Amino acid sequence: RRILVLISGNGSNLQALIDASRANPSTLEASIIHVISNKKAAYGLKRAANAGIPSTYHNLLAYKNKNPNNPQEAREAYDADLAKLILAQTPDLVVCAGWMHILSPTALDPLEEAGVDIINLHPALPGQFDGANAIERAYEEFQRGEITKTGIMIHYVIAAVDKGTPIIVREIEMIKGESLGDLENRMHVVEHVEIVNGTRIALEERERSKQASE
Ligand SMILES: N[C@@H]1O[C@H](COP(=O)(O)O)[C@@H](O)[C@H]1O
Repeated sequence: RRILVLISGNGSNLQALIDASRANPSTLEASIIHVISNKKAAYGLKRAANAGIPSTYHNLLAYKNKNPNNPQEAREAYDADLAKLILAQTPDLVVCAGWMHILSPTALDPLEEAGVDIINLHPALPGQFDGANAIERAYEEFQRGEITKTGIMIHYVIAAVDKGTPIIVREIEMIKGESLGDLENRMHVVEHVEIVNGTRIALEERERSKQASE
């Protein structure tokens, strides 16, 4: 079972996957074969190096600089090459763990054609706070008394941002007087558990559907 992880930042969820796959007994029977980051300074790249996992920094700016008059075309070329980078590693599953770049059909279609599933971790409940800064937005709505809970989800990735079929949904009650930082830390603890469970379930679902189609 070969997993490729996409990251953009600290990489604490990547670390949870690495630790689970190397625990004895392992709680994730798979190996992280490669890490791709769209941010050069992502600490997650250091985590990959510390774990002896090869990684790639895939830089969007280089594409934009090559084609300054057409950013959309530059992004398409970036996504097309991202799909090639991923497929060159022949993963069974791609996991977006704090990956902050919207994947267009140009990136997703080749993966689907190759039968490679892709899942994402999002720090909100389905349909609640799609897109960026979901934790902050939930926190602000709680302060205004508009919501009482938020959550996290692991879902399959489709072109519509954070709209793919959920694999795991965990609700998190919000606490009066709690700081944003404390809420984030509470949510990260849940994320680190569920990113492993969601990855395992996606691998099992993939194997079941493969067996069913044979
Ligand atoms: N999309 C969000 O970005 C954060 C990434 O954290 P890390 O895995 O880089 O520590 C996580 O909270 C994830 O839900």
